[in-house]
Amino acid sequence: MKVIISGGGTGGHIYPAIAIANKIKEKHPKCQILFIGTSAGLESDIVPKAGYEIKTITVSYLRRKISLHNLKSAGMLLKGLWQARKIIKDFHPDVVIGTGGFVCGPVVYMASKLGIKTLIHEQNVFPGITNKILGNYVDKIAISFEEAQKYFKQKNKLVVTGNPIREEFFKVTSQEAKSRYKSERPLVLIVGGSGGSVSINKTVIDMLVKHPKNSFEILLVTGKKHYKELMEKLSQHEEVLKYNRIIEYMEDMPYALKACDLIICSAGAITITEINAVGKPSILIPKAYTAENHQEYNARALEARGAAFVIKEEELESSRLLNKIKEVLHDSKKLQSMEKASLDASKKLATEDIYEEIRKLLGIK
Ligand SMILES: CC(=O)N[C@H]1[C@@H](OP(=O)(O)OP(=O)(O)OC[C@H]2O[C@@H](n3ccc(=O)[nH]c3=O)[C@H](O)[C@@H]2O)O[C@H](CO)[C@@H](O)[C@@H]1O
Repeated sequence: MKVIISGGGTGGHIYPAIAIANKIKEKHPKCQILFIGTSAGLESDIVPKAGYEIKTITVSYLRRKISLHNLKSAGMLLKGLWQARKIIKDFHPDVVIGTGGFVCGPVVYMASKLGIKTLIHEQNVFPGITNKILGNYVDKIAISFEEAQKYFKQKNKLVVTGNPIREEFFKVTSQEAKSRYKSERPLVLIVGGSGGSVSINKTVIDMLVKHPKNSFEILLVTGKKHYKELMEKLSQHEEVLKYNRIIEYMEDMPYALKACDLIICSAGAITITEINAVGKPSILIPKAYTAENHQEYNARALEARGAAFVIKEEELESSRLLNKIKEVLHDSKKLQSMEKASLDASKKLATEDIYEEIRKLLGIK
């Protein structure tokens, strides 16, 4: 069996792709899996670390207005289509899977034109533009939220599976996690999605400069592109790093998430799914500029279940954040009920269900 998986740009598209790949490998150990991404996206770093081969193509996005950029983009898109066609023809996959991001556009489209079975997975309530277009060409559309159904015209292709996440989130025990992330005080993990968040970083640094030592420890993940600048700013504030930890990227999120007492993060669909898998309470700060404001919808869904508090980016301010952290951590009853609500929201079988759809598409018994 041969499978091509394409999805990229951000971790929110790449980690589901890896979860699907791992599930296929578990079921078919001899299966050959090839990823297609771009050299600029996070996938060219993350995918090889997960043990898979990746080939890259050129892609770009089109803007609404006619411009020089658009002419260049159209040229790049044609080039990407041609590159995708060559990779697909050389590899001869039985199925091609897309998990979102611009890169999967030319790959999945070309696969469908070549008569290969295709499936796409959408992580959010509001589908991304690439998946919306690809919906016209693919055999199956796996979605994560019931609410996403209304955005796809092709009702007969839809199946609600939930978001696939790495198995470790279900396997790591608290003991294993806490021995890796030791802390004498309650641990508060703060992450602004796979690329980091300028507003979360700014607010947390402001909070820590004013209050370096708290009754809890902060583990801030800044995102790779923001780390150096923030550390330069902190060079005058040694106390901040004496009592807290700041890193650029979290390589072992299943352990860090399981070890923490509270997570503060933006409201990407995959992070939310992972939080639920480990049953943690959260303070969610949806990124305001995302397409159709989809992160706020993700966040509000968790808030409605009693698993999270939501602070909008425009309301974010360091003293408010500090008070909210204290309020949550100091109320053990609230903490417990949030943990339970978070765990109750978890859909454990998403990856298995997506595999089932692939199996049915290929007619495997
Ligand atoms: C800005 C933007 O448009 N973001 C979108 C992007 O999310 P983005 O990639 O930012 O965020 P998600 O929360 O969905 O996923 C992040 C993934 O990266 C991992 N991670 C993150 C940081 C880190 O240091 N280490 C690490 O491993 C997380 O564990 C998770 O698996 O795709 C998601 C899924 O389509 C959308 O819901 C988000 O709105």
